[in-house]
Formats: sequence, structure tokens, C-alpha cells
Amino acid sequence: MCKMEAPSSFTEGEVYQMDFNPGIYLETYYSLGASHCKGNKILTLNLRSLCEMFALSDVKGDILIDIGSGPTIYQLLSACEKFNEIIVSDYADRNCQELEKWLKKGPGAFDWTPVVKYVCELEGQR
Ligand SMILES: C[S@@+](CC[C@H](N)C(=O)[O-])C[C@H]1O[C@@H](n2cnc3c(N)ncnc32)[C@H](O)[C@@H]1O
Repeated sequence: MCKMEAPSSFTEGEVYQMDFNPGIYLETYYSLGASHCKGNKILTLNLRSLCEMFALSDVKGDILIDIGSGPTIYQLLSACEKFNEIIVSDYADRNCQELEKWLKKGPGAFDWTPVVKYVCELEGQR
């Protein structure tokens, strides 16, 4: 049996509110395929797990509430066909603003296209 230890400490919401820069975070960890993207391996592993958890299982429901979404939407891509409504939330104003910018296709919104394409390919392999 695999037992997971809880982290000894969590980063407080106030730290995200004061110091977190969503633009730098997205460029650094979510520019899938870009050579400067440090998070490619972790991101693709996460996307595969999320695909198994949502797209390949019978998990479904009416409303999905994502707590601490940050400025990201990758975590919702495989779930979006399984829920009628998805609510994203975050403690830090800048993260909510970044998500709103993406929703409204505002100038400078992060381009999730490579990540969406990757998930479509994963799900297409079913
Ligand atoms: C590790 S980040 C995760 C971000 C994103 N979901 C991802 O996978 O990259 C955790 C997020 O939780 C938010 N957070 C921290 N404390 C919170 C709280 N009490 N309520 C809601 N969000 C909180 C932070 O602002 C931060 O964006």
C-alpha cells in the first residue's frame, strides 16, 4: 500500500496575493513544447492523469468546483465534457483576473492552444 504524507507546510494564500506573478508562472510552466518551459514533463504527466481520472472514467456530475485554480485551466480540460458547469476560484486577485482575461479572450491572455491540442490527442486515443 502507498501512503502519502501531507506536506509539512502549505504556502499561505496571502503569499500568493502579495508575491505571485501569474504571467511568469504560466510562461515558465505551461508553454507546452517551448524550449524554455520547465514544466513540460510534469504538465504532460498531470494531463495524462487527469485524462484517466475524468475522460476515461465514469466520474461525472452537475457542478465541479475547483478550489485554488491559480491562473490555469489545464486541470479542467478532461473534465469539461463530464460536468455541466465548472466553477473556478482562487484566493489571489491576480489569478482570478488572469482567468477572466482568458475567458473574455482579452489582450495578453495566455494561449492554452498547445495544451488543449495535447489533451484532445490524448482523449482521441481512447
Ligand atoms: C499550487 S497553486 C495551484 C495553481 C494551479 N491550479 C496549478 O495547478 O498550477 C495553489 C493556488 O491556491 C490558491 N490558494 C491558496 N490558499 C487558498 C485559499 N485559502 N483559498 C483559495 N485559494 C487558495 C493560491 O492563490 C494558488 O493560486
